[in-house]
Amino acid sequence: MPAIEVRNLKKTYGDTTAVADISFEVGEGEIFGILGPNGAGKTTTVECISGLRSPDAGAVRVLGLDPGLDREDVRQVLGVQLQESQLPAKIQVREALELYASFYREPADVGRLLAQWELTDKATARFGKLSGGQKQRLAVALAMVGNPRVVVLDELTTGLDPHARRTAWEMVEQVRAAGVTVLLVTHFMEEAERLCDRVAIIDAGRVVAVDTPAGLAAYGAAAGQRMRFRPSAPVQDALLLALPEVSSVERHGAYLEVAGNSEVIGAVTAFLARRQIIAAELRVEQNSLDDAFIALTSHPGPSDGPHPTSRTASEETR
Ligand SMILES: Nc1ncnc2c1ncn2[C@@H]1O[C@H](COP(=O)(O)OP(=O)(O)OP(=O)(O)O)[C@@H](O)[C@H]1O
Repeated sequence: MPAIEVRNLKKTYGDTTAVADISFEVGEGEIFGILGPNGAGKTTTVECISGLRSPDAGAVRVLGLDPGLDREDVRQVLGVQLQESQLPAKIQVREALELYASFYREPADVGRLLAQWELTDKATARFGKLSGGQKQRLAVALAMVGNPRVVVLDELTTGLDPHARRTAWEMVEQVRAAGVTVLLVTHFMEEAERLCDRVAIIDAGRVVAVDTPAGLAAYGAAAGQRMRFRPSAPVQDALLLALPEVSSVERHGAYLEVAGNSEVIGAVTAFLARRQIIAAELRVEQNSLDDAFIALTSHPGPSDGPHPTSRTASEETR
């Protein structure tokens, strides 16, 4: 049984379609990422999974339970990271944990949670006085207080400095090590690449790709590559642009930046070699999840036709 199952989910707010048609499955023990531009429908999707919103159409299951119908049972197995604004500034760290523990049949031990999330020293500190990193540690501790089997972490690291972000990543790994399935909503490619077993890229209320980070990066590589170099002799842009592999040429002082398809590097270096031009300080940009994200989510205006249908990115690169 999947930990989370989302089937043809749809949710509108008045005239706004937040979720047009979203389907994906998360296996038990996975760290599954949801990545997408602002307004893509990520939060609405996780709110439907958490039972905070009811879908207009489609089905959601958490460990086989319907968050709309089996509300209480879902609450017992699903931990949801609270948004910061949902805690009063004056509540103390231990108080917050004890309060939330009281909502569960088999809560975790508050003392152990404080120690695990390095909050023992802050047990009597007020929420409003915590640093961003401490607030996030408390948010995760609160999500874990009911000993959940699945946790939803929505933009856990937004607003954190790079050090606190790394600590947060370690927390996510600790959560998974405890056998808990993690659904992670993020804006950061690096985070998805580092943590997630699989990632769904969501755009305009639809899933545009589901794959491993490596599979998505391979899609990015196939979608295009970029090279930057300083030519040893003048090269005309028009000649480079005439190569079928080249899509754009930009000049940055003495440097040329050439982008194109997955064959562009070979095509441009062969072109230069034929003219005995050396590509000095050649740098080939490493393709990453970023490229896949841009390729999959940057789309022309609404008049230019429908969105690509859901696909497995690595299938497209085969
Ligand atoms: N309560 C609401 N009432 C009306 N419109 C809403 C509501 N919540 C979200 N929307 C709209 O639905 C769309 C999807 O929003 P959602 O918050 O799910 O996206 P998101 O991918 O989480 O975005 P972000 O990354 O900016 O948080 C947006 O156009 C948003 O403005």
